[in-house]
Amino acid sequence: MTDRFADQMKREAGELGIALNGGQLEQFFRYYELLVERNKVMNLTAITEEQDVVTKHFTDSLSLVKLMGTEALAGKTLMDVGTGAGFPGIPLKIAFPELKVTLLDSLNKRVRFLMDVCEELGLENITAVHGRAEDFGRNLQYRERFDMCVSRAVANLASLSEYCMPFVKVGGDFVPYKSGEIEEELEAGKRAVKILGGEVEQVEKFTLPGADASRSLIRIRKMKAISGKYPRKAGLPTKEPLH
Ligand SMILES: C[S@@+](CC[C@H](N)C(=O)[O-])C[C@H]1O[C@@H](n2cnc3c(N)ncnc32)[C@H](O)[C@@H]1O
Repeated sequence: MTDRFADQMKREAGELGIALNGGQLEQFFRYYELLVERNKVMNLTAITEEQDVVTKHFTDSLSLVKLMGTEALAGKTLMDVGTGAGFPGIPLKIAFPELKVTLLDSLNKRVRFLMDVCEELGLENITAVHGRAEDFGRNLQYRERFDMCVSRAVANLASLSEYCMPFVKVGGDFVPYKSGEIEEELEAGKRAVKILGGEVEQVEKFTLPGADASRSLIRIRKMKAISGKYPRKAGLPTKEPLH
C-alpha cells in the first residue's frame, strides 16, 4: 500500500469521524487493486484513478455516517440494492466490521466479483446475491428483514423506493444516495414513498473532499408494513413508477 493512499483514506474517513486501523486500510487498498485489475476485463467502474476511487467511491460510500452517526451502524443488518462493484456496501462493511451486509445485483458477473472481493479481504457476515430487487423483495427470507437498505445510482426515487422499501423492517431506514439537484425527484417520489409505508425524515446535503458536485442522502423511515401488492413484477417499478 502506498503512503499516499493510506494518508488520503485515513484523512477522509477521519473527517467523517471514522478511525480506520492498519488492517482496514490494507483492506481498502486491496479492494482498490482488485477493482482496477478486474475492470480491465469487465465493466465495473468508470472511476479508476487512485485518488478518485478513494473520494468518489470509498468516502462517498462512508458518508452514510453523516446521517446515521457511527454508533447506529454497529451490528445492524444492511441491504445494498444494485451494488454493482460493491458501493456503498463494501466500504461500509470494511469500516464497520460488525455490520451484517447483503449485496444484491442483477448482473451475475458483478456478483462473482463481489464474492471474490469478500474472500480476498477476509470479510465475514457479508453475502452477495444475484437477482432483481423486485423478485428478492417478495422472498420472505429478505422481505422486511433489514434494519437499513441503501442504494446508489440505480433508479429515480419513486422506482427505487419500490425496489428498496420491501427489504426494510418497520422502524428501519431506507437511505438512497443521490447526486445533483434532488428537489424535483423528491417531490415526484414522495407519494411512492408514502404508498410503500415510508416517510421522508431528513435530507443531508454535502460535497465530497475537493469537489463541488452536490451529493445528498435521504433518510426514509419505514412507518408501517408494506402492502402485499409491492413490489410489482420485475420491470414495472421503472416502467410505471408509482405516483
Ligand atoms: C449504475 S450501477 C451502480 C452501482 C453501484 N451502486 C455504484 O454506485 O457504483 C447500477 C447497478 O444496479 C443494478 N441493478 C439495476 N436494476 C436492478 C434491479 N432491479 N435489481 C437489482 N440490481 C439492479 C445493475 O446491474 C448495476 O450493477
